[in-house]
Amino acid sequence: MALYWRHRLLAEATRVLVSSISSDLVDARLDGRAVAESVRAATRQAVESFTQDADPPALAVVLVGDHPASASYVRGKKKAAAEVGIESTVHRRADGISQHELLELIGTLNADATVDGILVQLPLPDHIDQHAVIEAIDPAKDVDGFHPQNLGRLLIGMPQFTPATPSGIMVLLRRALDDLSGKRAVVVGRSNIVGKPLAALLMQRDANATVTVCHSRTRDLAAHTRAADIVVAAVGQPKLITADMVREGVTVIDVGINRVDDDARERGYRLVGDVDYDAIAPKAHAITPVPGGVGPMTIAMLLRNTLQAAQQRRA
Ligand SMILES: Nc1nc(=O)c2c([nH]1)NC[C@@H]1CN(c3ccc(C(=O)N[C@@H](CCC(=O)O)C(=O)O)cc3)C=[N+]21
Repeated sequence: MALYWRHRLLAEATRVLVSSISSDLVDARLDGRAVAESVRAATRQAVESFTQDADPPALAVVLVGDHPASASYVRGKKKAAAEVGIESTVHRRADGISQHELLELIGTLNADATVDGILVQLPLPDHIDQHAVIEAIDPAKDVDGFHPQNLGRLLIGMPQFTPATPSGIMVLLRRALDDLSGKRAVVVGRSNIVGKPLAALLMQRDANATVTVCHSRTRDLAAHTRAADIVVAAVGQPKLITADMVREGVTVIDVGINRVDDDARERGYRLVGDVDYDAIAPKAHAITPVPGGVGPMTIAMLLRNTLQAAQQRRA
């Protein structure tokens, strides 16, 4: 008995010591910035060898109107593209652009042989039919992977372009867990750009998770999340996932990017996810922060898709 307690005390002392040296070793933080940096480094190298005998990959970004967050995301994409050697051009259009004019712009970019990838920043203004715009993009240039052909191919296990946020999440999950096979994954949110494609990726033969998709009409969300080995929250609701809703040892991916007013910050707001990070981290195996989690991965995977588009189109 005495030996047991001495052992426990020693283990506890070691834990405290280690945690005071490096919080990285003991806490569950899954650092999206660091993983994204390694994805970008690999992309940078691949772009470098691609440009030995070809022009740099070229991304066209279409930005309509003045949705508050959009301009800042687009700046982030442009900067990250430049850092890996991908050229990007932003086509900025006023909020009042007609659907016809926007479709014409897409047509021009489709026909432009110097454009490898086309990204139409979402959301679009209400008077524009988002589906019609996405369907107008040449699937071979659809680096977002939002075109029905690309989403359909993903669903049948023949992916062409995989949407950036879900593929970034898969990279993070594979860092956190050595095997996803048979794991119970609960995806909260059923959007076409995150929830649905992520569910497809998780149930693919190379991942083999057991997938449940929950949404606003789900009864007893907590009963689902409590049974899960992996919880992904992609809803857009601060603190939707609280500590009582997850089991010990859970892996949590927070896709939420919510702006909440904060006068103490220079820009007047701070970003919070859909997950109560501070309360869940102590019981989690791994958990992504916001900011610094899924967001940087999204950008890194988009750059990878753009290189892929250039490689395939110019082969
Ligand atoms: N056609 C299209 N494709 C998209 O991929 C797309 C889109 N439309 N519309 C909006 C969403 C959102 N999105 C983000 C990308 C990076 C961060 C990101 O890097 N966030 C940083 C923080 C950035 C900050 O501080 O503002 C982080 O989480 O650490 C966030 C959000 C891409 N989206």
